[in-house]
Amino acid sequence: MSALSSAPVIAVSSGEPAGVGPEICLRLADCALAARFPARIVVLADRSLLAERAEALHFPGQLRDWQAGLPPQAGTLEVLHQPLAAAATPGRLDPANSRYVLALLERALSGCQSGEFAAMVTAPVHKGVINDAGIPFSGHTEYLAERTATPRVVMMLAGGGLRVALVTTHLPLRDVPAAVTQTAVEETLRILHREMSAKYGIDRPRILVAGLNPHAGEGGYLGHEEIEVIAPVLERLRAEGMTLLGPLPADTMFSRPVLERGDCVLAMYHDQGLTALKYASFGHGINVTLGLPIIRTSVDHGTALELAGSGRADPGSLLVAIEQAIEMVARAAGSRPARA
Ligand SMILES: NC(=O)C1=CN([C@@H]2O[C@H](COP(=O)(O)OP(=O)(O)OC[C@H]3O[C@@H](n4cnc5c(N)ncnc54)[C@H](O)[C@@H]3O)[C@@H](O)[C@H]2O)C=CC1
Ligand SMILES: NCC(=O)COP(=O)(O)O
Repeated sequence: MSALSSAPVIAVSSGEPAGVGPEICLRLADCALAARFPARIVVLADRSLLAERAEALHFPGQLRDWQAGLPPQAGTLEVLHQPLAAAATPGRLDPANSRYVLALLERALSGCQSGEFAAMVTAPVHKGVINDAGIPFSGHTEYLAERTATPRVVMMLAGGGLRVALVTTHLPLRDVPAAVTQTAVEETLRILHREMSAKYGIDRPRILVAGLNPHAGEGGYLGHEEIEVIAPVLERLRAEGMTLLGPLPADTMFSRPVLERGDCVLAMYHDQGLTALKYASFGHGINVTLGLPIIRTSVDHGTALELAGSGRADPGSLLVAIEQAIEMVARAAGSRPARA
């Protein structure tokens, strides 16, 4: 019996069916890639969608319906079938399939909650088309927080030697200042501090905290959030023993000499942090949701509709997201992942 039969099971949701998600998932059937994982991988998708895309792109692997009891087979992708609502065309979004996209997440989540899966890894979804279907949706991060009744979670992207967490996530820019409250900054820092230890084994993380305004407010001449909101929280948490640098000017924070002083960065909003992160690591970075009761990692890229169906989408970020989920599972279980 293969050592993989008893390995943790990682559920991979294949995401938006018109995007690159299904075809990067198909790449997981490749023996050489699969050998990287000391885990069993099950892809959640419509099996006909995967079969059609595999045939069109001449992918060599086999597909098989997922059965936990069956030993894994080289070159075979295990698929947990969820039916599409409408036929999917690469590059062409259809709101009719938005419920399908959410059903993939629901199945992965319920499997993680029941212990069937050790972690979930998500391929990209298209936020806009889910809203077009009349379902308010701003991202996996917010969706999983709500579905697990977790009052606050933290989005963090990691790659290229950087880890960048965010106080606010998918908000219009005009709503950001009001959302950067003392409570938001403090709760985010507490989760980040705890999870750097739990997920990365860094017990006393040094956290670089950005200001909100240019030059971190320039002493109050370019904004007051640093003085009134961020600095008081940092003082309180430093008194508890946390190592926090800031509030730092966000532009120079992403320079080598400053980054060397920290283990991770806390940015105040999405593009403040993720622009630098994606410049450093796009295609092999990952996204992780900190503070959830389950382990969830994700690719660092979106649906790339213009590439869908071309076979040119790079599966690199998905592979790293799976590897890191496996490492987090092992760390949570108190062991290092063993190579199968
Ligand atoms: N984890 C998720 O579910 C994410 C979803 N999105 C969603 O994706 C949609 C499109 O977002 P965009 O900002 O256009 O970002 P995008 O990541 O889809 O595309 C940005 C650029 O990167 C390229 N690209 C993306 N993935 C690639 C891959 N695997 N291999 C090679 N090239 C790749 C695209 O062709 C494009 O030029 C939006 O609805 C957005 O919300 C965006 C980021 C993450
Ligand atoms: N920029 C990250 C992103 O859009 C993915 O967010 P989420 O779907 O993981 O919440």
